Amino acid sequence: MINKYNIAVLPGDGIGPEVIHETKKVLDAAAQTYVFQLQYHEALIGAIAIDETNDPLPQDTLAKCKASDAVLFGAIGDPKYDNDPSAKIRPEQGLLALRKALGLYANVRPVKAYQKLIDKSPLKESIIQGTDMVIYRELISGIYFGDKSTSADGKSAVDICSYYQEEIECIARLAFKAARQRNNKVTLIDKANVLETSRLWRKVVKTIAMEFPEVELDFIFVDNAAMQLILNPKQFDVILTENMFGDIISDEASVIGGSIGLLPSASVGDESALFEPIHGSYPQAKGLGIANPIASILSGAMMLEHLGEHDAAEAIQDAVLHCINAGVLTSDLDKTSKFITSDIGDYICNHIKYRTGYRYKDTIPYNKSTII
Ligand SMILES: NC(=O)C1=CN([C@@H]2O[C@H](COP(=O)(O)OP(=O)(O)OC[C@H]3O[C@@H](n4cnc5c(N)ncnc54)[C@H](O)[C@@H]3O)[C@@H](O)[C@H]2O)C=CC1
Ligand SMILES: CC(C)CC(=O)C(=O)O
Ligand SMILES: [Mg+2]
Repeated sequence: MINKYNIAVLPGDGIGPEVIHETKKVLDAAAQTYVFQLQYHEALIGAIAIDETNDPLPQDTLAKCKASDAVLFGAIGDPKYDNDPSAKIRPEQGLLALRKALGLYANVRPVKAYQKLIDKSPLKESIIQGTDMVIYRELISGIYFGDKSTSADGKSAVDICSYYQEEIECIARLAFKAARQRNNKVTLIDKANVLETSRLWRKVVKTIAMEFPEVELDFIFVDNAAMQLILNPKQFDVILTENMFGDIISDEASVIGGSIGLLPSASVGDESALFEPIHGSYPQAKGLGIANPIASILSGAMMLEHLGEHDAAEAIQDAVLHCINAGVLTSDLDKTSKFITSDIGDYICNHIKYRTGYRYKDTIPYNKSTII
């Protein structure tokens, strides 16, 4: 019997639809080749949802996500909101509300340096070579979700950061389990010299660590961590951190790989999972064909891993590696590149099919010269 999966697809704003288009192409190539079915259910989120429904997370979207086996998410955000601090309804609220509603408490962000791209990073080869870490970022609590307000005279504003023990325990266990499959090291990034919430994180994480005696636990303040990430990224294996610190340090960590357009993520909860590139809607690039779709495509591979389609997930990762090694790159990684967003998707699709001998009728033109 053929496995069938219902996938809610939320392209969103800016480059979201473009990178999702390439990701669906690649997922379809993987599904054809490895013989399973993906049924897509598209829905609105973000600025486009506000335009059409006045709601950044319409009920229909949430219902489709809840009814799906997994959610594929592009990006949200639009300059008309970024440039208007007084807007009460904002695209980002859609993504935050969706993460909360689906209980996606852990955002898993793998970071590595590709050998072929070593010279694309502004960091020295000796510093980044061999970097391989994964960031476990708490995703549905902390300052992004605390009470917020602005005073009547508009001269002061408040954002509350709060954490409950249980929220820390859930993600800490996932991080320690991941470390056991990797190099047995968890680093908690916090600001425990200043923040009460960070002191709670330290206390709770130390307790959870006792369940994993084989895993080494160390602590680092976030300001020092920001420096260590680019001074000596190889020291990190699994990074565990709260919501806002994780958001910030993962964009910083993307410099190691050469572009934020390479970094995928999985946002997981006990009942649902959503797969999203770590980048935003990059509105300046919308429609220009310069967006790197690899972060989204690798998020698609993480989705297949989650669904249990391990061979297909591995085939996508392998095809991405070949694409990078062949120098088929968007302009974020090669200023002289003539390749556009869809060339990357085509190359990866072709590689998936070529490597397994085209057992199925091609839907994408096959150009052998692009295959190595
Ligand atoms: N998960 C999401 O949907 C997120 C949404 N946002 C929203 O996105 C909008 C733009 O935010 P920014 O701070 O400019 O962040 P951004 O991640 O959209 O772009 C920052 C820079 O990263 C590079 N970049 C991002 N994605 C790329 C890709 N696929 N290929 C090549 N280069 C890429 C570009 O140089 C770009 O100028 C805002 O409205 C923001 O709120 C920001 C972060 C996450
Ligand atoms: C709500 C988003 C804009 C937060 C973000 O930047 C992210 O999740 O990476
Ligand atoms: Mg971010």
